[in-house]
Amino acid sequence: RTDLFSPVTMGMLQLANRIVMAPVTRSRYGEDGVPDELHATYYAQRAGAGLIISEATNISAQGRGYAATPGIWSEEQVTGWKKVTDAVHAEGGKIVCQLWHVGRFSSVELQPNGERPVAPSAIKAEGQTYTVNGFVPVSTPRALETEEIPGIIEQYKRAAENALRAGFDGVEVHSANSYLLDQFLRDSTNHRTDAYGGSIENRARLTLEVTEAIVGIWGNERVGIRLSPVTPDAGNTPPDSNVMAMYGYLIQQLNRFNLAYLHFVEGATATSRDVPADVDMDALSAQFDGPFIGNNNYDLEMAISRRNAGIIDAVAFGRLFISNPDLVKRLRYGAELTIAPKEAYYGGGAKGYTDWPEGHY
Ligand SMILES: C=C(C(=O)O)c1ccccc1
Repeated sequence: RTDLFSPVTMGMLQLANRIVMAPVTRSRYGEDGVPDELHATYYAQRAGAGLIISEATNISAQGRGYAATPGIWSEEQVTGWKKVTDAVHAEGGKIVCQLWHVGRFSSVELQPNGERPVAPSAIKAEGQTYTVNGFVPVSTPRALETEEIPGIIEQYKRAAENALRAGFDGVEVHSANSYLLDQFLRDSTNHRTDAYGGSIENRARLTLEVTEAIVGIWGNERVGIRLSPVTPDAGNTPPDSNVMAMYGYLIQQLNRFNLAYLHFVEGATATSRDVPADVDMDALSAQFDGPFIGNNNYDLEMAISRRNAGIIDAVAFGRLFISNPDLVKRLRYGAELTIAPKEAYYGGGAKGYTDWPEGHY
């Protein structure tokens, strides 16, 4: 027995079911980051999800860390996203925009005027990112000056306003996966000595100020937030030295906003659900007073049991939505699921993106 296929309301978001399309980067945009008819088709095909969370979308040119990812800072991008939201709404779907600043995980080759990426502290991530010319090492970032923080918050506000104009049903604050906001949360990447570093309260400050600013634009009931307490990606970033205290405090403070939902990557993104011995993922999410979306390597059976145990209110699938546009129906009627090969994840055009057939029931 399950209510995963029944309607649910999360804040002002009225969802036809509790199956969420997780934010999945597909890297199929031009360097202008503008969505077009291809992306509108891709998202409309997946409108059977109770809620679609868009792939991570750059709030500014400074917030971009990969080639071929979308943005929502320019007028052209807003116009492009309007095509997407109109197409999803025409199919009766709901879609929110995941607002993303990569922080240190970028390259001078991707940054405006070849500048260094910005971060809480000048600590380089590991690994590479990709430009139109292929993979490049990420660059050593520069630490944001305290007086630059209001400008960062402005970037999120402008992006949130643009998402409103683009017809989204809401927005998700991307404070996960070791990108900018998560870099401020973790003491492995935040060595600041001002009001945005040091104590747990100080390291939570930027995520809370950004969330408050976005709630000021959207209202609390159309804003969600994504956290990933232990994932090492991006850039093999070490976890915080006290995950339960850091994310526990943040969640307690987020309760003040009565957000539409909290969304977790439970474990290491797209690889493992394992957590360090001193971390209890469900004890963390249980501290949130509002609706909770669980994510990471779920199958239907696990989603049903964790839903029935009251641990999750909804489940987000990422990779399964790549190759099963009608995933909700396939899960509901027990149809065979198609597994996408990794080669289909990133880059290219319609092939491996909008050419996946519907299932057989
Ligand atoms: C936005 C991403 C995330 O949140 O992990 C991402 C970026 C590049 C590849 C995969 C995922």
